[in-house]
Amino acid sequence: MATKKTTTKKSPAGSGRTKTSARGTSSRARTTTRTKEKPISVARQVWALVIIALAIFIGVSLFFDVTGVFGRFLKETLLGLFGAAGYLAPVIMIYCAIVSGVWGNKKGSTLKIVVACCLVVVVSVAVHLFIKTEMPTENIVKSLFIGGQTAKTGGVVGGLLYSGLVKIFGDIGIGLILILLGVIAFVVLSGVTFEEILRAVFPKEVDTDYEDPEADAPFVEAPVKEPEPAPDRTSSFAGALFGRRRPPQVPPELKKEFDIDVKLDENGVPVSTPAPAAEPAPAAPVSHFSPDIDSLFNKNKDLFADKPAEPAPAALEREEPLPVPEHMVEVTKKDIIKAQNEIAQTIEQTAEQEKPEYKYPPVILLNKDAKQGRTDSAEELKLNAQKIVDTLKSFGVETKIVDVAKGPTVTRYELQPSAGVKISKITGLADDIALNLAAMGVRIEAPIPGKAAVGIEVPNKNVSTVYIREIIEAASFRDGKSPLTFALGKNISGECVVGDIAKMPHVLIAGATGSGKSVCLNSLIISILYKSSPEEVKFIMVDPKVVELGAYNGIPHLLIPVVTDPKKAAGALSWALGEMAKRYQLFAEKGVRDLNGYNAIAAGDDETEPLPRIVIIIDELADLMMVSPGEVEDSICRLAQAARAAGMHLVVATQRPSVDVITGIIKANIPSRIAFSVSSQVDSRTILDMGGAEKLLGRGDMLYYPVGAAKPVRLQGCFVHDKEVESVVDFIKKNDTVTYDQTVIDEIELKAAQTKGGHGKGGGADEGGEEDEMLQAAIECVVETGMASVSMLQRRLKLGYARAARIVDEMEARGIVGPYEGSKPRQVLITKLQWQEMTMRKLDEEQ
Ligand SMILES: Nc1ncnc2c1ncn2[C@@H]1O[C@H](COP(=O)(O)OP(=O)(O)OP(=O)(O)O)[C@@H](O)[C@H]1O
Repeated sequence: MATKKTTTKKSPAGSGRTKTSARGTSSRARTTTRTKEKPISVARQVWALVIIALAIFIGVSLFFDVTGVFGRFLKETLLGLFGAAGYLAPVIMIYCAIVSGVWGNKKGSTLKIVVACCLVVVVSVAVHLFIKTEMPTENIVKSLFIGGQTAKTGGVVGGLLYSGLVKIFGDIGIGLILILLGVIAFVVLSGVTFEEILRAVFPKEVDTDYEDPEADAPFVEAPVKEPEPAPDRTSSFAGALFGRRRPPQVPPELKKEFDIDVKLDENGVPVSTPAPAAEPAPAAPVSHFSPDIDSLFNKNKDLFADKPAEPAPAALEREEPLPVPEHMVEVTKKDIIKAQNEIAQTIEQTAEQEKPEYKYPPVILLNKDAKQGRTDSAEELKLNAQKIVDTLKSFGVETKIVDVAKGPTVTRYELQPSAGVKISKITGLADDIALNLAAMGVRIEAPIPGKAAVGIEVPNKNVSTVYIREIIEAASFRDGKSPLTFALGKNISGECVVGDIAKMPHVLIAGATGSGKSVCLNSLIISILYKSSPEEVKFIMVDPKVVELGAYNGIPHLLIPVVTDPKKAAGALSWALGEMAKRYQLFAEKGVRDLNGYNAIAAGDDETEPLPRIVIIIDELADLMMVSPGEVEDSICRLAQAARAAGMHLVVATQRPSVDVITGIIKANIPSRIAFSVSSQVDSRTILDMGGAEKLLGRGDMLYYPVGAAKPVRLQGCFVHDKEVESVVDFIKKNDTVTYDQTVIDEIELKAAQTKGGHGKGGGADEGGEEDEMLQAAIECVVETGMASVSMLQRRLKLGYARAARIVDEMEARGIVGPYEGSKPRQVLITKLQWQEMTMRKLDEEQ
């Protein structure tokens, strides 16, 4: 019978595990690779049964003379050919039938069948060797055939092979070969590995620590095990034999210190730790480069002075689809309205708090690039330039290097093709260039905007980190007029690049996991904390992943605490829509078109409060889209379409650049994009509408594509460490901490419900929400008793205070009860009879 579930077994070589190790990143821990098996065909199963029947028939024929002429014929042929080894034939046939008919689709089953058949031949030679039969000199085949039938020789096959081999290897040689083949056959047929054999033979030599305990328990989530100190594999006999090396382990203290998933390179060096400075390149006595390359490098010698070596970024892994987090349940309209009311109240409440003057954090809180001795890698760049020209030449493409721009992560070799060379010919040779340079991949920009040249971007061997402090201290940031200026990174020429959210006016940040999105978001937020006061810029941060943005809680720039609950997130977007409408109303009253106009009036008018810009940051759009795709998409689009003039901006990040997350509508409304490394060109197209991001190197290597730009620009994003974020936030909070009173959440809800005009009737159907299912019962209660009090409804209908109060508001909106009159109870405006009439009429209309 075909078994569909694969129990992961070690392959003969001991390496064929189908389950990814549970150690490593948590996402990897979740990763299980299931081997997909096709069911075994009926024909194959029938064949297996036929072979088993035949094997039984042969087996009986070999021992008893009860199977007639055909049985006798089979016996004599089999023994004649293989001698005593012929007795193995029925066993091997049954084995093959089982392997083919039951495990037929498993990896290695064909090999098992072939090895099993060869075993008969091996045994027939062995029989010949050990029985030491005289080799006939005449009629060899016939004599061997007859001898084989006595089962005292190896038959024709064994005899002929033996006689051939004995001349070459002698008896000892044949013996060794047979032992070797026997062990191989045992390993292949039994599935026992060399390692297990060795462990049985040398129990102490083979360290078991290297074994993955989860390897034989497929699809079970394994706890991440802290690695133990690695024993010296080279001293292990099995280790030496198999040449398998323990994957580099992260020392626990390193993990603890940085509280990040430190990745190690091949040599066990953490990729985020600067490696010792590279040896200075020896001066080349005689230049072997073409004259134009030489002169170019001499001209720009300073430019190519390299910074201390940092290891090249680790390759990114393919991301796994995100599981829906448990706490994420589908969000209803009611939830959103409730959250929106809460948010409105929290904002109002914090706005009433006294605000001390904002103290800008000093730059010393940020890390400075430790300027160590520079190493000159001009020689290496020259060599690469020469290799590129030579590679292209070997494909018949004549080019010449016109410039080289050395950025922090990549170096761009600018080529001028000779007349008549098609650009597409160069772009088609990207992989060949990468191969010749032994580079991880090259990206070709053809042509470079504004230049008559083709750019070939080659990853640097030594990547240098761009520290946010460098950008924040740069003139471009300091002189940036917009309060939403933020540090982006450095371009390929090493120039500091800043962005302006106000111009974007909304931005989508996408990339695979670990590509640098969170660092980019942190740089954006930190930049704004350095640039603008809370009166100028406010944030709403939505972080369904919970871990990324929580550090900012308590800063005065936050309108509400960082939102981690998706229900509240959808509510926050709804609130933003309400705020946008409110702002437009204010603009209309003052006769201005946008926030700038309004704030200009406010500057000269004591009665008018200036409005801050609001940046809404969503870190992981996918999590929101999972719980309430329609609402979220709708809110984002409505905001994106109209929020610019109202001074409200969206910054949306996602690690899932798939069309179900970044829908066409979202894309159309968020015009600026930042793409980090992704695993495929399809993902790159989803973000940028063009390929390129799949060639990025990760760790902050990005393509920045602001609205209006002709092409994306490659940048190395600036780096900000969690500890820097912590110290900046601590500094700000020391001077001005906002406290959000979470205990009054019920009150908040109540107040929200009682607020007239704005979100006041939030609980009602008129806001687009669904009618409270207790409303009808509540109205009946009110008209019955002639009393409209929240406490009565609470008591009678067993409702919470907030819900009862919302229902009373809804009744007021429907004209059933009068307005709130302070200490006096509300009036009931209809009689029981009128209510019954109304209900009947409604029923009639519905029918
Ligand atoms: N600009 C940068 N310069 C240097 N290293 C960086 C940069 N950006 C990110 N990194 C490195 O890459 C790691 C992962 O970055 P980050 O956490 O921002 O990835 P991410 O895209 O947000 O991942 P996820 O989606 O899983 O949260 C960081 O811990 C850091 O070591």
